[in-house]
Amino acid sequence: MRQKTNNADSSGFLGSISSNFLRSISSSNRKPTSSNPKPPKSDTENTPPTTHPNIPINLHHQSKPNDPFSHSNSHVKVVVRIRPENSNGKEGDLKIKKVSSDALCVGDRKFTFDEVFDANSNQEDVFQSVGVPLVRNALAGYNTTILSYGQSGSGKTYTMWGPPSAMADESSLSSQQGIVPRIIRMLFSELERERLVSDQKQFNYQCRCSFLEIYNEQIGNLLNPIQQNLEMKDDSSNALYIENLIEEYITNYDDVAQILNKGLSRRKNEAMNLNSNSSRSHIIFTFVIESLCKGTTKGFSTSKTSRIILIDIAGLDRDEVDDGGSQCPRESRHVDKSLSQLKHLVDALTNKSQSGKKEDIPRSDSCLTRLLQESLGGNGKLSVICSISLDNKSNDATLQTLRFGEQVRSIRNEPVINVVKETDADLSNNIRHLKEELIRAKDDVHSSAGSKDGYFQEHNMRESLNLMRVSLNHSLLLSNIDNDTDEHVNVNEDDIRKLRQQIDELDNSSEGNPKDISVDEDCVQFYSDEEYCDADTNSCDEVEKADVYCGKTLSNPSVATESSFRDSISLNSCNHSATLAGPQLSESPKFSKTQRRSVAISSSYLGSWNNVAESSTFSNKVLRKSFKQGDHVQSSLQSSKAKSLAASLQKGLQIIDYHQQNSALNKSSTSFSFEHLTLTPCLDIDKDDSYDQTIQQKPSSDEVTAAFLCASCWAKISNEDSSKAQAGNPDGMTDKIPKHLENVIAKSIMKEKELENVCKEQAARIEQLNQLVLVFFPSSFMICGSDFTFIDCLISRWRN
Ligand SMILES: Nc1ncnc2c1ncn2[C@@H]1O[C@H](COP(=O)(O)OP(=O)(O)OP(=O)(O)O)[C@@H](O)[C@H]1O
Repeated sequence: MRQKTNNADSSGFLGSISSNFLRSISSSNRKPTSSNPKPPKSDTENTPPTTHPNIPINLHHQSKPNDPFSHSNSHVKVVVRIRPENSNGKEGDLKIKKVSSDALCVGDRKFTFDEVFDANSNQEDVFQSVGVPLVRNALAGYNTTILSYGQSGSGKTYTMWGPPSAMADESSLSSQQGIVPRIIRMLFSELERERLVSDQKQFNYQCRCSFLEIYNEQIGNLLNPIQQNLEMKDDSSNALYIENLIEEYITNYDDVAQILNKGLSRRKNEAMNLNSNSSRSHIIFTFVIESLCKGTTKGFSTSKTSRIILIDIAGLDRDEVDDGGSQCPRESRHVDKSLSQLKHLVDALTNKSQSGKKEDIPRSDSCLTRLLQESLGGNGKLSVICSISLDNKSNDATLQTLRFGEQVRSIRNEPVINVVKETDADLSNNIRHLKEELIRAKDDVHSSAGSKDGYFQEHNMRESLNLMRVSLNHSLLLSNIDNDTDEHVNVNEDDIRKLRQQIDELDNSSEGNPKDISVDEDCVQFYSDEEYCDADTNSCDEVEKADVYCGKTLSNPSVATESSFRDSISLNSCNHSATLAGPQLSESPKFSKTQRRSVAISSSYLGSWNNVAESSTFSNKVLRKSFKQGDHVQSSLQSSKAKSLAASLQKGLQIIDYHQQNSALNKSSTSFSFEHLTLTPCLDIDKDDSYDQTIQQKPSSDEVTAAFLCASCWAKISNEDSSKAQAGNPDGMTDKIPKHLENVIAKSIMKEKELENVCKEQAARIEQLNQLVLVFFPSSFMICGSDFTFIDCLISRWRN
């Protein structure tokens, strides 16, 4: 889930933040609030932790060997906690018995989970089982979620937060304290430890949180009561966000304890049959950690972001809902509805899991379900704590809770939604290649801006972009060839969209301020030098940075206002050294609508690749843009080297496109064929028999004849024609032949002229580019030798 807002925050943050990505970075200990204008378009989260968490976890926190989360492909963990008996001592009819560490029996029926906590268990036990792996996964870059599920009065709230008095107990860990405060404590302690060990200049982090309530399907901010009826929306890439939700920056456990207390005290509670203080709303506490890691290359830093989502659902007395009729409170019906939809979601996911098919996930209008579907994404880890009570009245509810838990657990090893759809191998490879090239190119742009080795990097960048473009065009051609049949190539819509977006962004960067360029897997962002110099001239050099963000774009200029923190995180290019390793590129489970839309978009993208004319649409677009940008080139002469470089690059790409387009045309028409230039196999028209033969064959097409004639031949033929015509011709063809040839040759000459014009244009463009290259990178020519220019290199590469 993401949050976004359209309001700029008045606290000095020029931009705001999304819940996924920190857009303002500050060295101050406490930032009151911030809101976020727009979430990143992509719903892609961190890339997967492939080896180990970047932040080592204390040994005593290591997970148990049988912990499902220790298997990288396991996304779901389900534990059950049995609440101690009520003070009235009444037991339910059903005999519930824990039979092993991970199983319990209800009557004859055995339920197996990842762990079962009986009535003697304490808060620390649950924390060790659920909380510690969550912290580990969060620090490893996963988005983690805990869902506290169960009947009213079963102990959900107790397990999650503990009694308010325990929360306020800041001095030490109260035995009653719930798992949320324990998690927060551990998180801060691990982050702090890492920061101290690794030196503040190498690593820093920032945390923020939000606390919202869903009551009667309406979302309110528990930390700011003014914020009611917030809207949960899908952005253009179907990522969920809460519009206008304000987040709080936190730096230590005490901050969070205060926030939790404030939020919990505002939660809607009411006395119900099963619980004298029953929660009437779902509450969701979201904790976002962002780590920043200094790398080795000046100008770069990396950042990884993880979200921890802690959900405590509202109390529901199922008997009340079933029997209550008009007496049933409105909120109970809402709660029932949202839980039913949640169950449907799990049903659908379970069916998919069992059948192996990609079943459409039912569309839900329940906030809770929509939120959870995000948490079930491929880079998410979900823990469900099922609370059951031995209370007399809740036997059915107990069974229902256990069945739910079991069902959720059955999808534990399945990627919830197959993220990458079937992809044409070549196309997919090319796209991957393009991404790599794009990232490399952007890295090079950045490095070249302030590096003495700019010359090599510029060259690399040009090469990368060239390769990228060639590769893209190759993909287009491939798709074209493959689509001779009506077969649809299934590609990952996101890949294509992002790729195009990134190339567009790159294009844009040549026109102006080259910031906010995002790259899918390791997103590079460019800040203008001026931006940082304005804020702090002393550290300008150091903070002339490109933050490498995983999958998202930072865009808050307020970063520049906090120099000390900036110093600590600046200038690093450490694609692979993020503090929070990234989980896999993934997508949260999408509803059927999304799936359908995804197919539609795929086909629409590919549809445009189905013939040569359309396949060049993209190239044309870029070309047009390139020309447009070319107009800016003169005016950008005074601009930064990076800008000039980008403009120059565009020109190079433009030439390549131009060649490629001509090449495509060659295949279908002789009009603009370069082969004309090399066509010299004139017929031996000195010989009469050849001439006769030509006449006798009566070529049906002017073009055929014209194709074998050059201007000098035509002169000869003309002379002979005229002499033959004067001598008379017995077979009556005398008049016809010269006329025929005249037409053909006239056409041929026209074509030659057209061709000449094309060549001139091309020569002019090549010249233009060479001049540009000379202006910007005089040393570049050294690469190819004095007679072999950069564009020659590009063209020869393309031809090869
Ligand atoms: N494991 C436990 N040990 C001791 N007391 C518990 C335990 N679990 C729950 N309780 C007590 O049981 C009562 C109900 O618990 P709690 O409010 O957490 O239930 P709930 O599932 O959140 O209910 P609702 O959904 O109606 O809000 C509380 O007084 C709580 O302190």
